[in-house]
Amino acid sequence: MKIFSAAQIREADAFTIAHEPISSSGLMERAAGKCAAWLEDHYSPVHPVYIFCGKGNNGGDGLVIARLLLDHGYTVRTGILQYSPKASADQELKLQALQEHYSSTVYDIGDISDFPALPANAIIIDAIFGTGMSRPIEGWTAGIIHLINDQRQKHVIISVDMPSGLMADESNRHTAVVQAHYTLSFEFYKLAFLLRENAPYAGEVHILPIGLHPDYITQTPARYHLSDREIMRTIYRPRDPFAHKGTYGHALLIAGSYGKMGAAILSARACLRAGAGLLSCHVPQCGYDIMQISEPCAMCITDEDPRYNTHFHQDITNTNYKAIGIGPGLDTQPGTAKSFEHLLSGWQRPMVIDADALNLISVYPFLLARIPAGSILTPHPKEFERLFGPSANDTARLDLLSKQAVSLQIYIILKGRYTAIACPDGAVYFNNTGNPGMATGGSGDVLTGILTGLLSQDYSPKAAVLLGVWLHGYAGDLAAAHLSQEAMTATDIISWLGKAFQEGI
Ligand SMILES: NC(=O)C1=CN([C@@H]2O[C@H](COP(=O)(O)OP(=O)(O)OC[C@H]3O[C@@H](n4cnc5c(N)ncnc54)[C@H](O)[C@@H]3O)[C@@H](O)[C@H]2O)[C@@H](O)CC1
Ligand SMILES: [K+]
Repeated sequence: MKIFSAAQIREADAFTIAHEPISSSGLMERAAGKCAAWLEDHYSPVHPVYIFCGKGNNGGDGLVIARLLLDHGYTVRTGILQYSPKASADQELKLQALQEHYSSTVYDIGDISDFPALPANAIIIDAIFGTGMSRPIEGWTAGIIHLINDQRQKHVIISVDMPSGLMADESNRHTAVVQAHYTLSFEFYKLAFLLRENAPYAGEVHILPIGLHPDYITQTPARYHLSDREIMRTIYRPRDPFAHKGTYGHALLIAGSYGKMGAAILSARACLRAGAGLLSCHVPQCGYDIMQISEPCAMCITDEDPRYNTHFHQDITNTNYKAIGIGPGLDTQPGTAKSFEHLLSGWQRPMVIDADALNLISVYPFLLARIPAGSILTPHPKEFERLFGPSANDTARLDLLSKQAVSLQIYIILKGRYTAIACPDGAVYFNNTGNPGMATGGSGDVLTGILTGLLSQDYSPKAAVLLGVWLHGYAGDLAAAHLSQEAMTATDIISWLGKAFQEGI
């Protein structure tokens, strides 16, 4: 799914109005109608509804919602924030329509003293500002936003399209922003919902389709995308009935050290479960028995070093490897750094670089330029900062992420609630599967294994990244559903990977 900017959403509205038999007023009826239907599905008329409307089209939506709910027997009070004498044409039209039958339910708000006393089971609808937000909310209007937020413990707050005060395309810098429990947003995810800094505002986001013109959506390029099942279906390739184990590639994982062999095992298992044809694991001598006993499906190569991987570059004389994954539990010994440097000068194909391999690159930044094009880096925010420096906020970090992916011609997976995947062509995909139960040791090692396994099957790096991150999160969601977010471990993500292939695509 494409994520459009506020300016593009305005264009999509205009395009739809120009190419379909629908007016802007009609489109507003449709959008607000979707919100009213959602509200009716979730709340019965025993809940009095308090709607706060602005003077633009977001306010217009609120006025239509008020009329529709009143038509259906709800008790509604609609306050119009008079922060400006001017209203948009559609807002005026919808106000007239509401006043025609329900004028006694509408009142003006010109100061914080006009904020109503809310009965116990009231619901608050925030229709003050939407995607037209262009500057911080000030004065008593900001005061009303704060008063709405003060109700958060007692009343459900539902924002229409955007939490008022939040800018659609960036991290929040302002203080007066509605903190909604739910946001009912039209047609598209907004970038703002996907940024960690904006977590307190949108609550649970529900995207309501309002029939914006499909031609605009397909023809208009977007920089940001949300990964979805549709994308996965175009990527996933069922296995060839005539396949043999050589068909799906020979993967090499360079992982583990004394005390961190678990990371190597997790990666190896995930790599095999992601479908690699053959897997060799390069481990220190101390890891030989552990690997052979824990994962009989993997082959094992032991390093000259008893505790660390320091001679793995020699492995790549076997050029039959389809993919290399390096990093889980690797440690950052000087010998490991040297061997990594040699590996990078001898290996030209995309590889997966994670954990301590990323830490080595941050200690020896000259290695960055040697990463083969198309490789996949999987930093969490701290590792990202060590690699590429700090950022002032989430939007700046996103720009830096994309810039680095383009200049190094690699894929960078910045892990988080909505993991961001930056591609060498400048596109950024946000992943929507996964849950906080995956914030546990070993989750990242599992991802590295999955990505290496997919690369070894000849998925392109872009396909491997999108599919791998999606499946990893999906398997985590299945694990959490069966075991709870607390009790699930990284091992469970691997256990549910099979079901994720079956149900997640
Ligand atoms: N255009 C369309 O056809 C549709 C628009 N829809 C609604 O229209 C909304 C966008 O409407 P608008 O573009 O009118 O904008 P908004 O209703 O979000 O904002 C109203 C106006 O307030 C002013 N403003 C911005 N920031 C302010 C601030 N901090 N303090 C005071 N004034 C401020 C701006 O001039 C802006 O145009 C969407 O979010 C959505 O809710 C929906 O009805 C769907 C259809
Ligand atoms: K709003």
